[in-house]
Amino acid sequence: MVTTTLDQVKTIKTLNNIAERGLNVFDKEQYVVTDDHENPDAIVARSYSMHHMDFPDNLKAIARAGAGVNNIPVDRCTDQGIAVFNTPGANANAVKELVLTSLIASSRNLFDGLSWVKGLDGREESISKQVEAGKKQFVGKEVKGKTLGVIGLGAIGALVANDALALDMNVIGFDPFISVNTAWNLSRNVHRAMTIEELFANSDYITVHVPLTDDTTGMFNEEAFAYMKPDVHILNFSRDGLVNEEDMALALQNGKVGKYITDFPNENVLNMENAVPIPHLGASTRESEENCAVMATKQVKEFLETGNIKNSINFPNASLPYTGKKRVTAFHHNVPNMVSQIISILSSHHLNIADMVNRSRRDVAYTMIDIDDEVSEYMLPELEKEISRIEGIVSVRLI
Ligand SMILES: NC(=O)c1ccc[n+]([C@@H]2O[C@H](COP(=O)([O-])OP(=O)(O)OC[C@H]3O[C@@H](n4cnc5c(N)ncnc54)[C@H](O)[C@@H]3O)[C@@H](O)[C@H]2O)c1
Ligand SMILES: O=C(O)[C@H](O)COP(=O)(O)O
Repeated sequence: MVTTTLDQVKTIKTLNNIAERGLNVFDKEQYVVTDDHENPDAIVARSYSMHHMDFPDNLKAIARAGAGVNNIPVDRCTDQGIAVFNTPGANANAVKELVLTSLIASSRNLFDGLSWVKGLDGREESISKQVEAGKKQFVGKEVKGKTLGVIGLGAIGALVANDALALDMNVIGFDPFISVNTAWNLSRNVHRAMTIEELFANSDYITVHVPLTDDTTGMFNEEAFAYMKPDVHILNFSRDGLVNEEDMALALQNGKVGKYITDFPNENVLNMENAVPIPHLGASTRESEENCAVMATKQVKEFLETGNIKNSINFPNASLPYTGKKRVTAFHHNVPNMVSQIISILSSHHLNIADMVNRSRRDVAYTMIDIDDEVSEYMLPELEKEISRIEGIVSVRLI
C-alpha cells in the first residue's frame, strides 16, 4: 500500500541515458535527478530491463521514454499501485525512416556490398577494377511495383504504409485492433488484409510493427513462412521475440526468406545467413530521443504534481484542472462503492468536494477528488490512513 503527502523535494531515478532536454523538465529546486537513487518517486528509462528489480514503496511512476514496454513488469506495477507511462508516437518518424532506408538498402544488397568493398585490397589490382568486376554479385531488386505487407498499423506502421505508397509500392496492411485515430491517418490506397495469411501470401516484403505480447510472440514461424512467397524480405523493427529464430534460420537457409532485416541482433541472428543485423537504432536520432524524453518527463511531472494521468498503459487516463486545492488521488480496484466510501470519509471530517473524476480501465480505477476547504497539515496523515484502509484501495496520495 502506497500512501504519501507531497510538498517535499521529489527524486527521479534514470535507468538509461535520457536526453538532457527531457531531464530539464524537472526544475532543480523541486527535483533531484540521479541514476543511483535507492528510493525514488519515479523512474525514467528506455530499454533497460526492470524485470529483476524490486520496487520501493515510495515509487509512484515509471515512464518509458519510447514505445515498447516489454522491459517493464507491468502487472507487478499495477499490483503495487505504480503508474506506468510510455510515449506513443514520439519515436515513430525515426523508426519509419530507418525501416524505409533498410527496405531499399537491403533490396539493393547495399550492406553486403559495403562490407565487401571495405575488405578489398588494392595492392595487386586497383580497387576500381575489382569493383567493376565484382559488382555483379550484388545485383538487387527495385521496390517499385512490389508489394509491402505491414503488420500493425499503429504510430509506426501507418507512417511506413503511407510512405511506401510514395515509393510506388503496393501496400497491404493487417491490424485487427487498429485505432480510430490511425485509421483516419491511413491512406485509402493501403489495401486491408482480412487475415494475416492473406498478407503473408501476397507480400514481397513484410514489415512488422506490433508490441511483443503473449499473442504476438513467435508469430513469424514455420507455419507463417509456409504461406509466404519465396525470397520474401522480412523487416523486424519491433522485438526479437516476434520471430521464432530457429525457424527463421531454416527459412533463410532454404531461400524461403531472402533477407531478415532486424533491429535486434543476438547470438542466433549473427549466425544466420542473409540476416541484416542493425544495432537497435530505430529510435536513435537526436530528435526522437528528445521527443520521447520530453514527453515522458512531462507526463511524470504532471502525475507527481497533480495526479493527472496521460498515456499510462496500466492506469486509466484521467485529468482535472489543477487549482492548487488539496487533492485526493486514489488508485483502486474497479468495484462498486469505492467513490462513495472515499466521499463519506471526507464528509466525516466536514470536508466539502469542489470537483472530482473517476475513471476505470478493466479491473482497476482511479479517482481524484478536489477538496473545497482548507485541510490542516495534521489532518492529512489521518485522512490518508482512513482512505487507504478501504478494501480495494491500492494507493492513495494527498497532493
Ligand atoms: N526499433 C525501435 O527502436 C523501436 C522504436 C519504437 C517502437 N518499437 C517497437 O515497435 C512496436 C510498435 O510501435 P508503435 O509506436 O507503432 O506502437 P503502436 O501501439 O502505435 O502500434 C501498434 C499497433 O499494433 C497493432 N497490433 C497489436 N497486436 C497486433 C496483432 N496481433 N496483429 C496486428 N496488429 C496488431 C495495434 O492495434 C496497434 O495499432 C513497439 O511496441 C515496440 O516494440 C521499436
Ligand atoms: O520501443 C521503443 O521505443 C524502442 O525499442 C526504442 O528503444 P530505445 O529507447 O532503447 O532506443
